[in-house]
Amino acid sequence: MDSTTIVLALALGNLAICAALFFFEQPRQDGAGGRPAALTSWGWSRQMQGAGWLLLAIGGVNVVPERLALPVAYGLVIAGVAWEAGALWERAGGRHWRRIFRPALVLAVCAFLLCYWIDEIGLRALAASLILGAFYLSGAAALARGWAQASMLRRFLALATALLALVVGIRGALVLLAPSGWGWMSNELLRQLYSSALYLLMLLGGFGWLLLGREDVQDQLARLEVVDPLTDCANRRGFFQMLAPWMSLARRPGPPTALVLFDLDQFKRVNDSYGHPAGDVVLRTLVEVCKRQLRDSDQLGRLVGVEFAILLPRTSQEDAVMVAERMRAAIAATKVKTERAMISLTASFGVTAIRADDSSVTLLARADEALRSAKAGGRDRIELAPPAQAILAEA
Ligand SMILES: Nc1nc2c(ncn2[C@@H]2O[C@H](COP(=O)(O)OP(=O)(O)OP(=O)(O)O)[C@@H](O)[C@H]2O)c(=O)[nH]1
Repeated sequence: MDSTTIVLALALGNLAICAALFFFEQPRQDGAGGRPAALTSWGWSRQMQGAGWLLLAIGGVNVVPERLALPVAYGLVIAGVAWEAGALWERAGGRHWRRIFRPALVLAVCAFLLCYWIDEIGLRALAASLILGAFYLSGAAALARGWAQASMLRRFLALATALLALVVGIRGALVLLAPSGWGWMSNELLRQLYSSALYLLMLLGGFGWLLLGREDVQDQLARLEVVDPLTDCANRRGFFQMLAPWMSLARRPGPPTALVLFDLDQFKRVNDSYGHPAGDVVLRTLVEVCKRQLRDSDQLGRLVGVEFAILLPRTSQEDAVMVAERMRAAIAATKVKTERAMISLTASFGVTAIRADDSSVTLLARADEALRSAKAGGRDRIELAPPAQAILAEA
């Protein structure tokens, strides 16, 4: 492929991605969905690159005077690549990327124009390659952020982008250091490598972004299977998953594991008096209060409605009562500020320890029975499940 064809392919490729992006994640007519900010920045970056490459291609076939087309086109391509790297940082959680990328972009475009003005061939090529290479490398660094937890896809994209960015950057240095080539590495081969690297970066960036988006959605769905979105603690399924190994461990000799069930008292009144959104605020706040009373090893889960369970590893029933008392007092002392009122609530607790012959059904039933008797006994209190001997005696 000659250079005009590659530049045209870069222009059309970027513009095709822009066209697809125009419809991608647009809010639907029913108002559902919404376009993430990073995607909007990324869309802009692709439009700038598409326009830049198109201008270069047109300049190359003498439609627009080359002296005008070239600096403007390179300026657009540099801005587009910088914005693409910024969008990757935004996606990686760097919310203040504009503060760094805006001045860096202005500096880069000025440096390029200065080099172009001094030397239209050598220095211009050096500046363009180094600047583009540096911005692509920055994008690779954004992809590599949180490497240890990153998926294989993100690691691959980070490495491939970094490698191609180096090819782009090195080309500029070699053009200046060895203008007539370097051994078998002729100038023409180097230029082909440079153009191919830019072409691959366009494809990798486009497909990579879309695949990463898909990966994010899959992660969110997997998380929603086990986490309650309102309170950010385990949901019923998540809690039972955490409980399973402790049930097996209870069949072996060793320290006991306790289970505390608690239910907020008269919560219906909060919803009825102040509305469901206020109820949600109260619920979220009280869960935060409870979390603060627990150790890192304790596990909190929302079983249903306003009923929660806490798994306390290596804790006896008596110690679990102390934890429950701490939480009861903390909940009762909390006043939650909502739009219409300060709301305070209480909670009732049922406490038990996992027994060797327990199944999750018998365990939960016993704790639930204790919780019901706390409710029946006047609420805002803790009840202990009867010991195993008492149950046998009753039978
Ligand atoms: N705001 C809000 N309310 C919820 C949520 N989940 C359940 N509820 C409400 O919580 C209330 C729970 O009511 P119950 O547990 O039956 O009874 P209660 O009013 O708490 O009274 P007692 O449990 O007998 O003390 C119901 O009105 C549910 O609609 C939620 O996610 N947000």
